[in-house]
Amino acid sequence: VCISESIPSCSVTVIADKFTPNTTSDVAAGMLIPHIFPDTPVHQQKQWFRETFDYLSGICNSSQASEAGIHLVSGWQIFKTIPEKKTPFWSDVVLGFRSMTEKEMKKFPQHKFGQAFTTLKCDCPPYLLWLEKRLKENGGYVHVRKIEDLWELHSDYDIIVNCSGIGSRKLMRDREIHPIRGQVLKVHAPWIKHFIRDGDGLTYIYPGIHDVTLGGTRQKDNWNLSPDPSTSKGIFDRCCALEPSLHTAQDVKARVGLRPSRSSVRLQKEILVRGSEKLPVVNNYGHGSGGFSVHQGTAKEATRLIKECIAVLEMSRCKAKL
Ligand SMILES: Cc1cc2nc3c(=O)[nH]c(=O)nc-3n(C[C@H](O)[C@H](O)[C@H](O)COP(=O)(O)OP(=O)(O)OC[C@H]3O[C@@H](n4cnc5c(N)ncnc54)[C@H](O)[C@@H]3O)c2cc1C
Ligand SMILES: O=C([O-])CC(=O)C(=O)O
Repeated sequence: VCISESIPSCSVTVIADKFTPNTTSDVAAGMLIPHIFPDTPVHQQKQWFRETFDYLSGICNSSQASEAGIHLVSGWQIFKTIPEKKTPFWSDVVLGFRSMTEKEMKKFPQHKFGQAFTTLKCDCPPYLLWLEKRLKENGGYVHVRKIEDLWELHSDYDIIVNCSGIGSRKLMRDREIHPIRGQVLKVHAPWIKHFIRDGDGLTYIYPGIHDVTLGGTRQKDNWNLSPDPSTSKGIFDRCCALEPSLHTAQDVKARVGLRPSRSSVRLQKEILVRGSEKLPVVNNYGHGSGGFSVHQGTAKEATRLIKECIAVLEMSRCKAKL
């Protein structure tokens, strides 16, 4: 969508073997709370987060908010031990960041410290469906197809943008990207209006427009996409310990997603070469636990790289004509 809006002369086709509701993004809660990419400078991560937050705030403040599945949500991140840094790098991007008061902490007797803030949440499938609609309105196309080798696309497209997430392990033979398995429960509990996240990242309660996401797990190098019933029980019990009213939640569904994890998002150009032929590729994958939190920032950077590829293509076509 970002490419089709920034470079209207570009014809954009999205090709994937799975679309909503069957992607990793559909499993996620879609909360805008950044996760650290250890090998990406913090100022870069902050810029991606700020761009994403500002972009989604604009949608949230428009009449499109409900269809796009974007909403504000306030709540608490709580810690059993006081974190080294009480104020994270993103504290001035979210709204109203502050330490929790003693009165607020009384709800969580096992925890010693907490942060209160308001952030945004993107609900999927609505957000993905809305993006797809916008792409089509901009003249874009959508095809269901599995790609075994990017070179398959060589004769039909000038530039490939690789956003294949965990699929890049096979497609790009990238040994650095690995799954961090996440199991969550989606439950009906419409009285839950505030989010609660344990700072250890293993227990969270995220209310969305239609359901509440309860998490979670972080299992490195585990490719199993089937929900495990004992893990579901553990998640439910941990969430009920933080928010006992969840005991009466209904319609509990377990889902699993594989976070496409790397030490940094791979956001760079690459030229594939076969004989005298070249195929420019812009990679934009490896968003790990934080794809929603930085997606617009990384999309803008990918779009800038595509503009560079277009400039090179135009120059070589000019030269060929001379
Ligand atoms: C349990 C859980 C909770 C999460 N919660 C949050 C959260 O609250 N906030 C947040 O910011 N992030 C969260 N995340 C992380 C977020 O979900 C990911 O960072 C994000 O979904 C990655 O998006 P993606 O588009 O790169 O990958 P995907 O959503 O996996 O999309 C990749 C696409 O590429 C296609 N594809 C791959 N290989 C091929 C191929 N060979 N041929 C054709 N198509 C291919 C797939 O079919 C798919 O359509 C969570 C993740 C999990 C698992
Ligand atoms: O950790 C969280 O708060 C939610 C999330 O991003 C994940 O499970 O990957």
